[in-house]
Formats: sequence, C-alpha cells, structure tokens
Amino acid sequence: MSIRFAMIGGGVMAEAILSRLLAQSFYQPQEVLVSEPQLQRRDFLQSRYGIQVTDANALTLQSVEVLVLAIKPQMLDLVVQDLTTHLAALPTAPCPLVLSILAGVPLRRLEIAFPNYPVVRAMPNTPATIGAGMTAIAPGQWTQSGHRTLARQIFLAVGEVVEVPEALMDAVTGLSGSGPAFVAVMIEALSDGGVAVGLPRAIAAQLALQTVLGTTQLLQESGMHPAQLKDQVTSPGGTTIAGVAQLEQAGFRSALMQAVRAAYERSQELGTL
Ligand SMILES: NC(=O)C1=CN([C@@H]2O[C@H](COP(=O)(O)OP(=O)(O)OC[C@H]3O[C@@H](n4cnc5c(N)ncnc54)[C@H](O)[C@@H]3O)[C@@H](O)[C@H]2O)C=CC1
Ligand SMILES: O=C(O)[C@@H]1CCC=N1
Repeated sequence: MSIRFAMIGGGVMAEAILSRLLAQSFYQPQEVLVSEPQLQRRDFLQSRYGIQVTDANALTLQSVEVLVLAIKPQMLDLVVQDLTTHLAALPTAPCPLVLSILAGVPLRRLEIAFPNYPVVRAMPNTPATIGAGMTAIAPGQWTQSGHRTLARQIFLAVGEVVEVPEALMDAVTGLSGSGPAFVAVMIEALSDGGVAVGLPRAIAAQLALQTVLGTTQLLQESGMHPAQLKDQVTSPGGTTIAGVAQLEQAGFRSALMQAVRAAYERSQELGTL
C-alpha cells in the first residue's frame, strides 16, 4: 500500500490529527508516513499507531496526496531548505495538498516555499485529540474545490471546521488555537479557589471540571447568551453576584480579552520570524 498522507513533525498536534484520522479509517496506518527527528518519538508513533516513520523529510514528498506541516513555525525555513537540498528541486507534479498548521505563517510564505502547490493554512486546537477540536482553514491561491473539500474533511475528522479569509487566521490563533490553555488555567484556578476554602484537591478538581463542561454544554444546547445564563445564576444579594463583583474588580474579562490579543499579536510576529 502506498503512502497517501504524510506529516513533517510528529509532535502533539500531529498526533492529535493523526490519531483521529486513523480511528475513523480516513487513512489506513500503512498509508501514513511521519517524518520526525527524535528517535524516541518515532518509535512511539510507530508502535502506537502502526504507521511508517522516517527521519528524512524528503521522503514525505514522494507522491502523497496530503503533506501536513506540523513543525514549529521557527523551523519552517530549515525544513524547506532540507527538502530542496535533498530533492534538488521540489516535485512539480503531482503536487500534494500542503496543509500547514503553523501558527502565524502566512500563505504567501508557504506558497513561496512550495511554488505552485495547493496550500491550505489551518489552525486546529488540542481538543482535536478527542474529536472536539475547532479548526479554521484558509485556502491558498492554487487550491481547487477538491483540495478545499479534502482539507475540510480531514479537519472534520477532529471536530468542527470554519473557513475564514486568511486575514483572520491570527485572530483565530489567539482565540481557538491558544484558547484551550486559557480555559485550562481558569479550571485550575477554580480548583485552587475550592482548595483555598477547604475542599479536598480531588473533589475541587472534579467540581471545577464538571462546572465548566456542564456550563459549556448548557450554553451550546440551549443557544442561550452567556449573559443570560449568568443572570440566571445570580440571585439578588446572593453568593454568585458577590463572586462576579470580585471578577469584575480583578479585571477578569479584560484579562481574557488581553490574552486573546497577546496571542493574536504573537501569531503575527511568528509569521515574520
Ligand atoms: N499545540 C497546539 O495547541 C497547537 C499547535 N499548532 C501548531 O502546530 C505546530 C506544531 O506544534 P506542536 O505539535 O505543539 O509542537 P511539538 O513540539 O509537539 O511538535 C513539533 C515536532 O516537530 C519535530 N521537528 C523538529 N524539527 C524538525 C525537522 N527539522 N523536521 C521534522 N520535524 C521536526 C519535533 O521533534 C517535534 O516532535 C506548530 O507550528 C504550532 O504553531 C497549531 C494549533 C494548536
Ligand atoms: O502556542 C502556540 O504557538 C501554538 C499555536 C496555537 C496553540 N499553540
């Protein structure tokens, strides 16, 4: 069976996407090749998923349908240099669909690195690991509708997908790309708050997690605006409004808005490194 799906970089996000695609039989393990420099990581991916692995990036360009770039943005130039050194010139046909999940890196740079290749810039997030991801995609100038459909299908395997103009990709990175960390920090802090007022750690952690999960599900299923839900919980002169007043005093909303902006600005910076 020949390789149809290749990835350069076999880290956290590569595994998240790969594991779901395999679990849904989107690709068979024998059709997948991951190029990864760390031996331990290669061994892990091979034994866990039964896929093929290599430390030679150039092998990923051998007549595959899809090539996912899953290295850190700072590594892009090095990887492209490595590919062109080993292949003399990148293959001109048939060109795989290049799917980049690199934060910040614009289509313009990717299309220079992979001349005339169909490129889709994507920003998934870590809940992709359990099929609850949120991915935004922006197609490049050489993509045809089949490429866009394929990109959408791949990311639908790991959660929800939206298509946005490329100009919004850094904003997406600030919100849904980076957001799982912001939410995780909030859950940890809620749990710490519980411990501070006497709850055992394990119980505090369970309460914090289920409260966030249940609230999210309620908002999603009811379609209620978050402000409406907040109003429903806050009894006049009650406990919740005392807590909400403290959040406002500490600048909680502002902190979250600034966190998204900082991540957005960093994504813009990473695109220029
Ligand atoms: N972690 C996240 O939540 C998200 C990450 N991303 C993007 O995904 C990309 C990968 O991020 P992670 O998976 O978190 O990083 P990671 O560090 O877990 O994975 C990167 C992998 O690339 C490998 N690598 C390093 N040099 C290489 C080379 N020359 N050739 C091939 N592979 C090489 C590393 O050994 C590592 O396994 C980044 O560009 C990031 O911006 C996008 C969305 C979410
Ligand atoms: O922190 C980062 O740079 C990556 C991109 C989005 C989430 N993690």
